[in-house]
Amino acid sequence: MTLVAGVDTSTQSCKVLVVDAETGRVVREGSASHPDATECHPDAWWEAFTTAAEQAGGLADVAAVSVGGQQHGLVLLDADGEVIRPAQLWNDTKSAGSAADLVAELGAEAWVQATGLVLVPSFTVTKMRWVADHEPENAARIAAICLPHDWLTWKLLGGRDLSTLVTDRSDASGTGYFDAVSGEYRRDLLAHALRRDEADVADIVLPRVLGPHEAAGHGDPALGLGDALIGPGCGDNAGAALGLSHTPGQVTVSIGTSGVVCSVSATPVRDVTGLVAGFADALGNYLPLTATINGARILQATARVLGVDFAGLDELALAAEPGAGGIVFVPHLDGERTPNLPDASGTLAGVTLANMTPENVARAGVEGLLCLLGVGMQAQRAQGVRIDGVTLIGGGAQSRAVRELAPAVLGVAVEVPRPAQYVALGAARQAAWVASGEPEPPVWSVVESETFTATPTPEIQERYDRVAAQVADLDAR
Ligand SMILES: Nc1ncnc2c1ncn2[C@@H]1O[C@H](COP(=O)(O)OP(=O)(O)O)[C@@H](O)[C@H]1O
Ligand SMILES: O=C(CO)[C@@H](O)[C@H](O)COP(=O)(O)O
Repeated sequence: MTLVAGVDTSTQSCKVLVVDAETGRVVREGSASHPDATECHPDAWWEAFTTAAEQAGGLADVAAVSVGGQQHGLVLLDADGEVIRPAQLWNDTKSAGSAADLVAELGAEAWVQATGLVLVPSFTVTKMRWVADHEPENAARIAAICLPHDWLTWKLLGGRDLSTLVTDRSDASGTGYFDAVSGEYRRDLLAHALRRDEADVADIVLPRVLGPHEAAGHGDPALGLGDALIGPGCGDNAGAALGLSHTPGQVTVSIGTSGVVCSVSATPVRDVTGLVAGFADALGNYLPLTATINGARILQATARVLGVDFAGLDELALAAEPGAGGIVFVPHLDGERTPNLPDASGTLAGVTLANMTPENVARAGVEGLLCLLGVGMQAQRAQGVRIDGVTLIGGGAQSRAVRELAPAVLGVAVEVPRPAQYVALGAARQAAWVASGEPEPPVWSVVESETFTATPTPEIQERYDRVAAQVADLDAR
């Protein structure tokens, strides 16, 4: 049996799967936590990876390894390959002003035509501008710029020579200085963000963009990787689509740290409203994507305030009537990205003496999360994406209340595959492809799933949209 490994270096943790390359069956696995912060030194990702790999029985016997990871985080390296400052993650909103400046300087239309993105603070290029403006001494030391999955891949390759940095088209498409349609970096935009001339950024190393199953080289033998090939890796959402074997037309909803609605598409999406980001997938297609900063932590926070665990939250939420007795929770707890309100906070509206019960508050938490995702569904539909059903994954999909209420609130059938680490599985599928040398990725058996249906309750989304619009007005002031 040929074994391969898939890694998901995500926001909250690192997951490692060792998988049978032929069938996709998970043979061993491990995971370890990341620090809970919006800035993180990459060394913490390495530490979590080594712990998770050890828990998974080590990687000495795998033929290939690929890394999927949280998108957009800015990793800056100096000429010696040292990390210059902690990485600013996708959910770090301190570059909100830089994002607004960059959009004002070139215009939303220019950004979307060049990169498929209208800039929000999540995207890497806005963090570059922030460093240029706030930490000029760090900006002056930049020799290479990469993303979380690129950095971990580079470490697997030995992490010495900057010229061995690699990435893939899916993750590059979330930087704001890459055009997924031409497959080329836009160094002019990078130079603009750094307030430099293009010639002045010519020497900055950007990771080589590998093809979907192109090997980056062999793993560093000193790391106990045997003779494993290292794959190009991918952004986490592209990794999940690969793990689910999704093809154009299929839509994923992921509830991890972020809330994501994305669809595999054969054609690019250019949304000048910025609600849908025109990312690429890991196979050569596109991955129009809407992401929120707030995801499963909405459930965590609601459970905490009610003094219950996740099972208790589910029980309370399912004991309440649809509409939570009139309570609407707009869960912009950590600022928000879709809609673009980086300084927003959450709002619990419509609360009365009569309706403020633990059951209704729990229900409002679950409905609020689902309605926030519903905003992403509306945005996708506005771009012509047809959504008849969605596949629900991520840690939040383990919530019984989410699974049961999602079809009513989202108004579509919700397929929940058996719980698994789909990003890491997608990375493993890529690794199996790299190891096989075949022109097509391996076909792995269809994932077992359960489909949830319910009578749609559009009035819940409509009420949420009305309250959220009022709150957005307040937050924008
Ligand atoms: N039963 C559950 N109900 C609700 N949320 C859950 C449950 N189990 C895990 N979670 C949440 O899922 C999140 C982790 O999901 P994951 O997809 O691994 O996130 P990420 O990829 O962003 O690290 C955590 O916020 C965790 O609290
Ligand atoms: O910013 C995005 C996508 O644009 C997020 O999806 C991150 O990629 C983090 O994902 P999770 O850790 O929540 O899975």
